[in-house]
Amino acid sequence: MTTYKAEKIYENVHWVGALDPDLRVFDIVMFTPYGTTYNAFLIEGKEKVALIETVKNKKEFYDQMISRIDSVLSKDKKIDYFIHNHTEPDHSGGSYKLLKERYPEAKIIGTLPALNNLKNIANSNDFETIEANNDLKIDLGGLTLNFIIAPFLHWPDSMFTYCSELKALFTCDFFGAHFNCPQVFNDLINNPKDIDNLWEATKYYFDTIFGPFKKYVNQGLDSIQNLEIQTICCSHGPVLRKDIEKYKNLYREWAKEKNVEKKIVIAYVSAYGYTEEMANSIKKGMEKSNEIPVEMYDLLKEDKAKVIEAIDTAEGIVFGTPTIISEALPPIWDLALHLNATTHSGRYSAVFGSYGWSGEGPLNIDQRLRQARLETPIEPLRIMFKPSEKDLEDCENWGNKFVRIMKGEKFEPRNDLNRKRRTRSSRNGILDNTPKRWKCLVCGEIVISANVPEICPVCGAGAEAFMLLDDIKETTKPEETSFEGTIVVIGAGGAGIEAVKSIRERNKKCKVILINGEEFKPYYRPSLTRALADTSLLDSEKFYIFTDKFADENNVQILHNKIVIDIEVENKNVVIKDQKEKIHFDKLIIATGGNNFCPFKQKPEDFSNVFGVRKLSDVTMIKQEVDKLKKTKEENKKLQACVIGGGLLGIEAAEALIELGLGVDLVEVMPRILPRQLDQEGSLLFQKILTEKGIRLLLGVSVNELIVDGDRATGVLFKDSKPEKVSCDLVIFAIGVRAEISLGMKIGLKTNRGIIVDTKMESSIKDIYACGDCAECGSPVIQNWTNAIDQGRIAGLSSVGVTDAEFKRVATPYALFVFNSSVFSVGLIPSDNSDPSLSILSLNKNSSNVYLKLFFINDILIAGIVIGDTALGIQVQDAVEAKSTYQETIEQFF
Ligand SMILES: Cc1cc2nc3c(=O)[nH]c(=O)nc-3n(C[C@H](O)[C@H](O)[C@H](O)COP(=O)(O)O)c2cc1C
Repeated sequence: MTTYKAEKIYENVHWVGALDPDLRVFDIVMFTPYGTTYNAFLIEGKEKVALIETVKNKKEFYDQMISRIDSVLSKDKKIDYFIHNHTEPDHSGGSYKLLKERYPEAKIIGTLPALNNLKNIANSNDFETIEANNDLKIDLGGLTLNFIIAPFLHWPDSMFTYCSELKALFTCDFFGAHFNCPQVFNDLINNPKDIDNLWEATKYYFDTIFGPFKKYVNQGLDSIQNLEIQTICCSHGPVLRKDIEKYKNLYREWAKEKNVEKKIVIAYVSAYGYTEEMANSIKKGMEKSNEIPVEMYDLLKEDKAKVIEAIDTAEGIVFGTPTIISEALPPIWDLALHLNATTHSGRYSAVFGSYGWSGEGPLNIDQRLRQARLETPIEPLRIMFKPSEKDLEDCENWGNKFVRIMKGEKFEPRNDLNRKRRTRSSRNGILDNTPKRWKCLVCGEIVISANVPEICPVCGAGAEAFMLLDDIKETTKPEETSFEGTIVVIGAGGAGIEAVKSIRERNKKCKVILINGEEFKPYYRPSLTRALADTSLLDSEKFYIFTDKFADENNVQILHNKIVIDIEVENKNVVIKDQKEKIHFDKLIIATGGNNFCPFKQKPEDFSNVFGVRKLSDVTMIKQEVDKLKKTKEENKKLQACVIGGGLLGIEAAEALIELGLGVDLVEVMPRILPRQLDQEGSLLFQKILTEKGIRLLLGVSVNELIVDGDRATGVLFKDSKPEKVSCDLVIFAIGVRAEISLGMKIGLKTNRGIIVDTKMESSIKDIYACGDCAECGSPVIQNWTNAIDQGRIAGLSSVGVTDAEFKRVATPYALFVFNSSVFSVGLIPSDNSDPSLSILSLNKNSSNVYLKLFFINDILIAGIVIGDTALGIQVQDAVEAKSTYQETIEQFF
């Protein structure tokens, strides 16, 4: 057998990988004209030995690795740890064989997903594992290994390993390249052509491997920015001993997200010119109103890279393909496969093409567009052979419709998309075309459509997040009510806006005045934390819930940035700050919402870096503060935020801050996160997910006061000095909402924790209604977006004289999607198991990463938790509402 030699990187670190100079295609999709390497690294401490990565499980590479290990590791020594920064089989394929054949006692270190992957790659779990996290340290004797969780670089399982004594960073795919390099080190590549080729291979590798994960690339770069790095040991291509800053800068440059523009890109192919004729007419139709620019590309003439670049920045993407042998053509498939949910979801798309007899091409591409979570608002347009004059007119209309949809005009949903999904109204499997109201459990948006919406127009959640509310009977279009007076609505949040909408549903005659206390157009409050991470959302029409157009068309007067300071009950007037004229009302709806409860002795407004997350102004101020901090921070210092509140809002805020590149300490007064939504076990499971993302959890502690320096908070002190303090650059508090009831109290409305209302949302004074976070309709007070929408609707209907509208409490579901994980919880989760009538059913599907727990009191299902599968959550919601028995539930779920 040929023998191979290990290459020394440091006295005690050797490259023991394999060369694969002849590889020409990698992972099926990558071309590798320069071959590749599979890099593995042997680290010998005074006491322990670690191997970082192995090689592809092919005899020639495995033998190279063994031979190189044997050339350096003395016979009496064994490998104690196998470290896997990422488990794609080109790095881990040889691990199990090596472990079993030579080092059966070695422990495998990796992230939790990495360890799960390894079990499925080895088809065995008979090895010991250590789960890596950001706090884990492995001491090899004189050499310490630290771990940095770096998800999606390149798979969800990825991490980096850092040896501080050697200043060596082991990154697996990050900074790698498919480039065969017998010299092992990049500073030993001297031939200018080879140097050029290596840069080309590095860029290609970046585009192919990390192109879809740019957000994570930036996070990865942030996570290593404070490290002193002398050597980067990546797992393909040379070990990097020079140009390290250049690599980091290039990665930063390449990972810049491109701005999406309001434009349409049409890309097509056409054999006989028929699809091309369609394309020309579609373009003409799109350009009719001259509002959205259109770029058109014939893929046989244009450079593919140029078209991809255009597509990546376009809000509208339209493909044209003929059908050849029952399929769309490969250049169109190429582009369709380039689209992915991470980058392109929510963009508008459509497909057209000429065909001969079966026409599957456009239909197949249409399906692909939905797989990649793009919007496909109009049916594919297919024309048999050569388009006639009439057909070309249809093409123009089709193009024009697409533009109008992009501009926000509402059209009937596509009726060719009858998805077979079990819902309460179609349990027997029969689908009907009755319009229905669907509620998105993530943001509360109500969408009207015959079938389950594909994607939430507000928050982007998929079909699985929708719950069926009820059918709308078209035949019973409700009558207009006779009320003709003036209705004033105070507050333009979810409840206020829904009240206005429902007023206009039943009454077109009365005068409606909406008073908005904020300077911004009414917006979706649940999307605030998303807007913090991605401020481009603020430019999107989808973020705003009440357009000027709707106001004009429905004759609603909106007053922005006006604060109501008093209500004259006798005269029925509303008094506005700094405004002489009072506003008269006949009916008044108070929808003033709530404020974040502030847990500190000091007032947050006295400090420039302490914020709640309640209003859009909070988000813009937080973002400005973060930008300012980033500009002024010392080099190599990571900014740190302290988020108070381990509930839904706090966790979402923490995710947004992590995305902005900050470190986060998350403080929760209860001993576990999401205490209202999860049980002990569920909390532990989710806590693990958060800590893996680098969030430090401080549980069971309560904050006391801010540590201050002038007008800035520099940290937080805790009650009983447990812990003593946390230092930070930014403080966010998100620990619950206090109903804004000051106006109600001032005018003598009955109040408790909110303004007390009956099931018609009427307060203790006739003609004054309250709804949403400021209202209390039975106990306990419910304060969330979906409830605000429900109550706003009832308040609006009641105010115009609808008598049969009544608020009904439902087991409010909570859904949270953060860090690619979902949590769903419905009903009142018992805080402990002491109730003798309580029984619990649980299922922890390790294989599918689903955690399901169901709680029964006296044999009736009252609450449930699902982590990892929201679709299952909706079934749980159904079963709770149906008051399923223990036996019925077992039959349904197990
Ligand atoms: C080799 C070949 C295979 C074809 N296979 C199909 C097919 O399976 N189904 C179909 O509907 N049309 C099929 N067609 C017809 C084309 O889709 C049709 O001619 C179409 O008008 C071409 O549009 P174009 O001029 O834009 O390329 C086929 C045509 C060719 C040349």
